[in-house]
Amino acid sequence: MKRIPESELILNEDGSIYHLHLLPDQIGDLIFTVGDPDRVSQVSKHFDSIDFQTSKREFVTHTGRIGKRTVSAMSTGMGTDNIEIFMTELDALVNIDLENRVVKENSKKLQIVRLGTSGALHQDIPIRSLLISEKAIGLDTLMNFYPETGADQSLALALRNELGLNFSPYQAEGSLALSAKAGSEFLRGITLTAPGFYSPQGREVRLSSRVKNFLNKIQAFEYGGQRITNLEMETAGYYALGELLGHEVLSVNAILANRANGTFDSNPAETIDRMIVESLSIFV
Ligand SMILES: O=P(O)(O)O[C@H]1O[C@H](CO)[C@@H](O)[C@H]1O
Ligand SMILES: O=c1cc[nH]c(=O)[nH]1
Repeated sequence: MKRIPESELILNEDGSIYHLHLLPDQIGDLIFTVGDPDRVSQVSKHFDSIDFQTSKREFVTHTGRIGKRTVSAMSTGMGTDNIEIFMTELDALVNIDLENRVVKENSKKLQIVRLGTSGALHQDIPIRSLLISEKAIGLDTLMNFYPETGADQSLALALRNELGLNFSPYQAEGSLALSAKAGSEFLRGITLTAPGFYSPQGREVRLSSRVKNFLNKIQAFEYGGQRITNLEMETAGYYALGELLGHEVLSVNAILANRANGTFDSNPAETIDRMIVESLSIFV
């Protein structure tokens, strides 16, 4: 077994993993993730008990119980660069023998459900709706550094051609097993994961977009009867790394913005809370 050196997998003095600041027995095998550290307590307030809490940087963890199940609520901050750290360290907690610094023989599968916010691209996806990402396309370059996944890339390739991009977006899929648990209270869609909130999502505040008519183009994009439904900043990274590491991942989006009619939810806290309550009842 190859020993992973101290410089490659970093542990803190107390043996916890570097950024997440966690030991293996401090997480459940069902993890609800949020971008905003303040949203962790909005999830964990619904637990029957909170038995452990820690935080480091933007990574806040609350672990407790709902019925007999040990569950965690964790924040990741924004963007797929954070998701790379989060997924790698979370996976190391269950699949690496941290004492001996070797990969364990039998790998463990985690269930990870993102409870995030998002903007819809079309008029028929109203603000305050809840949307499950069946697939995601990443506009970031993260997955150029990892092995290829097995996911079909035809949609990502068609989008690259449509936008005239000089880099390759990547396509990845959510967990069918988790998705099958949810009913018609959730819309389903294809999510575009952007490496930013403003220009990479077609917003022009003071600077204009290098890709002419970017927003119009992604709204009009269609391939094989499929369209992009919504924009956010993490899902494609979660799905691609989830597949490579062998975890089940699903991204649930509270639609706060509607880019087709220029509206934003006047009560985002209520929409986010409804997403949390519905998701806990379905996935636990
Ligand atoms: O609300 P969260 O979960 O952070 O998700 C969305 O909101 C952030 C941008 O405001 C990005 O992280 C995006 O993915
Ligand atoms: O439009 C939006 C709303 C929330 N989060 C995003 O990334 N985009």
